[in-house]
Amino acid sequence: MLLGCIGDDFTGSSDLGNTLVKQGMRTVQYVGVPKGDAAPEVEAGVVALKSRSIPAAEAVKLSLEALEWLKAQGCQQFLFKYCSTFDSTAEGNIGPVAEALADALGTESVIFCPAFPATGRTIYQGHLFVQDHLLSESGMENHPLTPMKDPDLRRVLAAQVSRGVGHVPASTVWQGPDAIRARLASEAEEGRGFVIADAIRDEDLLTWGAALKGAKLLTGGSGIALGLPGNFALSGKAGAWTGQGGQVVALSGSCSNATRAQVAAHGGPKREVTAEEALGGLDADSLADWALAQDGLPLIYSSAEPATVAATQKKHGREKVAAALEGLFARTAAALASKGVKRIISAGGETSGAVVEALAPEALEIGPEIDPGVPVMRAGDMVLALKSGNFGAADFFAKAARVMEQGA
Ligand SMILES: Nc1ncnc2c1ncn2[C@@H]1O[C@H](COP(=O)(O)OP(=O)(O)OP(=O)(O)O)[C@@H](O)[C@H]1O
Ligand SMILES: O=C(O)[C@@H](O)C(=O)CO
Repeated sequence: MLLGCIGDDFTGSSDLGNTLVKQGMRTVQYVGVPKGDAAPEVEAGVVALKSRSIPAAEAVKLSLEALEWLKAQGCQQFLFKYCSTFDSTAEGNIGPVAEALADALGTESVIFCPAFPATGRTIYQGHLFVQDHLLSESGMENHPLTPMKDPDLRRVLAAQVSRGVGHVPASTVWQGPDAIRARLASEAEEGRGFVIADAIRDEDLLTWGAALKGAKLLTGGSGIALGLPGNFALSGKAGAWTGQGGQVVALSGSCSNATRAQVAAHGGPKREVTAEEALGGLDADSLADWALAQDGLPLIYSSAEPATVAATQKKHGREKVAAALEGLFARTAAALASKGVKRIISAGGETSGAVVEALAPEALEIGPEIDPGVPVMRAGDMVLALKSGNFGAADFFAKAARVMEQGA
């Protein structure tokens, strides 16, 4: 294994796997830290954790375990993948995990680059934009678990780490890899080894990739992986992919803007579950039976408007609501699998994490792309599509079902 990646959620890890596969790297996504060794042909391993919204100390512990496993597989470079909207709080977990990884690898200089231009995430003058909005005006300020109210990533990161935070501006990136390396060195000398990396276009990410050849540790969204495979001698052999037919069901616990538009646009049968129903112990088995009795592509969703989410969290507590909903989606996925469903679409990072943990595959093969950042994946005869909250076009659910069966 050449490139070792640690993803802080399952959908985000599949987003990264998608980029690496498209850039010609044989990539496998592991669900948690594997017990045994990776197959010898794997060139990039993505250890997917569910560590984005857990206490920072636990996230650090899990990430260090993942690092140890990846080191044992012979990796030369390590990438910590988090969300392209830098989802975190003042407590972490991006900063504390990155500091722990940097300490373990003995490196001072680490870049932070969540840019993903294909989905409108760009970084300019240290500020993160989502399309033409600052992060803090993009809808992410209302995120149920990690509300992002400050678009200046230098400030956001500085609140999470004990080291100085520096910056490599776009004007330096446009001068090429040597200029980037010189700036990284001078930032580290000044005690600002953790740097926010400007990147506006895919070309910028390719320049970053060239500049980072040989760097021990880097962190960011899937975009930063665009330029990494080119630094390694690859086998050039792609894995074969076969589609999967049969009953398909979509589950959505995501309240992001894009998901809510997809839920609204979905033409197939829909069943809403409220947080109250989930807290009241709604039976997952009967939800699965409802789905199996439908024609077409049934969708079970809790996706709700920000005002509804805020009111529910205020009444019952954020963690209690999240645990109840994620538990319900997890049990529903397990019930669907036990009743013979072979294709499950899941929307939302936390939701998908719960769904995948319930299905408990060890490793996921990365297949064709549905929409930017969302691949189809296979574990045995179960095919999954895990959609990050804000990814995908309005027809995502129908398109996912089609690509799962027929390929891209
Ligand atoms: N009806 C609801 N009422 C209150 N909270 C809800 C409701 N539905 C979902 N939630 C909360 O929203 C969270 C959604 O998180 P999830 O990570 O699954 O989606 P997302 O944030 O859109 O995706 P991503 O993390 O990929 O951006 C759930 O964990 C749950 O706590
Ligand atoms: O980077 C992204 O936006 C996604 O891969 C993700 O992690 C969203 O949860």
